[in-house]
Amino acid sequence: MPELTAPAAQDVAPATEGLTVALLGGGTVGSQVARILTEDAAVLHDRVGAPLTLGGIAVRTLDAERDWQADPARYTRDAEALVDGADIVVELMGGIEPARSLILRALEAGTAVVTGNKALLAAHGAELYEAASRSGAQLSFEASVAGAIPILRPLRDSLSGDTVHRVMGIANGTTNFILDRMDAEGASFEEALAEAQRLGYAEADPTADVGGLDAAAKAAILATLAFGSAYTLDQVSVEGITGITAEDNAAAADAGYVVKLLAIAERGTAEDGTQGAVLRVHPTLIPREHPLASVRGAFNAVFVEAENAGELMFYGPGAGGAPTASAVMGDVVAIAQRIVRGGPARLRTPVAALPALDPAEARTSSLVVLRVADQPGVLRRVAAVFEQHAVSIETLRQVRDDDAEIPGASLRLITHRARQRDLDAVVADLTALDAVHEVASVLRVEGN
Ligand SMILES: NC(=O)C1=CN([C@@H]2O[C@H](COP(=O)(O)OP(=O)(O)OC[C@H]3O[C@@H](n4cnc5c(N)ncnc54)[C@H](O)[C@@H]3O)[C@@H](O)[C@H]2O)C=CC1
Ligand SMILES: N[C@@H](CC=O)C(=O)O
Ligand code: NA
Repeated sequence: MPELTAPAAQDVAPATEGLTVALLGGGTVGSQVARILTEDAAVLHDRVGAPLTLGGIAVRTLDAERDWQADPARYTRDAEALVDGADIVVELMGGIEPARSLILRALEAGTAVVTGNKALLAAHGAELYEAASRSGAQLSFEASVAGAIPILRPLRDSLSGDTVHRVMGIANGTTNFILDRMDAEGASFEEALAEAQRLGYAEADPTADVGGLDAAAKAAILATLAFGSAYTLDQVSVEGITGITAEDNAAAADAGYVVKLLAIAERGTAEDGTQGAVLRVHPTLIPREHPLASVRGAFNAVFVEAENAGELMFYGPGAGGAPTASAVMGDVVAIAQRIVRGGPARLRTPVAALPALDPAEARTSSLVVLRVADQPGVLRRVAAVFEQHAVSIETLRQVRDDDAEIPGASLRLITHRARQRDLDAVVADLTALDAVHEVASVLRVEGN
């Protein structure tokens, strides 16, 4: 198992000292990391136990337009100087060089590194893990697989007492977005790809996405965490989505399937009995009712099958600036806590105490079933009660109740989100109405 987070006693600094974060790359993800470091500085300070200072942002073009603009003085083209002055290096440049040399420079100096660079990890992971292990520096890369979804840390930590047999999922947001747009809206491949690029999902060179190489790099990283060897991109069989036509989608739909690009890493046995890992990425037909079929847009989902845990599913935004920055910042905070406190903070101290509110303040939508007299004016009186308490009705259905003891009708109302306290008042007033025989049920609705 590669040493992904080496305990580093020599890293323990006095809790009062600040930590300098060097950001290599200020593009889609980097600009969101800079934003979080700046806007959430107080919260981060509290969680880490020391301030995190943005030492600078290494970029290719100093005056490029960005999703979030830091203080112009923070931008530099001298990435090496930034690395040398940092406590934590966050690499979000992408590509192999100079990212590889800069990360090695940091690790060899004992400086912790966070990266989202799956292409680099799948090509040179072993070299980076060894460098980290030699110096005792920490190397974390949750953002490199499935964007915001915590998947690497669960594989490494939560499942470390189990045996993982298979990891399978949708691990590339761009291709899922394209396939979804083609399937659901009849968009052309080119239109859908252009939109994915505009939304910040695609790689700088999107052929890595559509050709399956990005998902393949993720399959190699997932396998590394699941099975404990440093797998590489060239060990993954890869087929992308460029060959998928509108006709393929139509044929799949006709047979009750959707087309998804899956990344699969599983234990296998070769013909000669050798035990190993089989890694593959290819377009796959999934039955429409399968949970993976409902993963839409740039969302990702990863299934993990483990000996004792059984089947687990991890789901969430797989690409995009802010979601990916969330995963980066999770790694930064974990590393910073380890440097400052020698381990994770025991209790995440809230910055401002957040009191527990009366549950009657909850805002939910509800299904209310009323048994009412079937006579003129009942609907108006019922609606007036909802209006009086500012609870708005989303849908209303009336059903005849011919078989009931007291003949009448059932009203089934679904409300928009409203405060529980107001809904309780509605129910109390409805119960008191002559025309209402009974409030038969009140059920909360979520997820609509
Ligand atoms: N965009 C996304 O949704 C996700 C991206 N990632 C990974 O995060 C990394 C960054 O991705 P994005 O922010 O989308 O890329 P991007 O292309 O938007 O930004 C790259 C940044 O790095 C800088 N840069 C590139 N080469 C440089 C060099 N030689 N010297 C100085 N600066 C240089 C650029 O000026 C730019 O600021 C990549 O490794 C990518 O695979 C990971 C998960 C999701
Ligand atoms: N280009 C990638 C970005 C996240 O890893 C994707 O589309 O999934
Ligand atoms: Na992730």
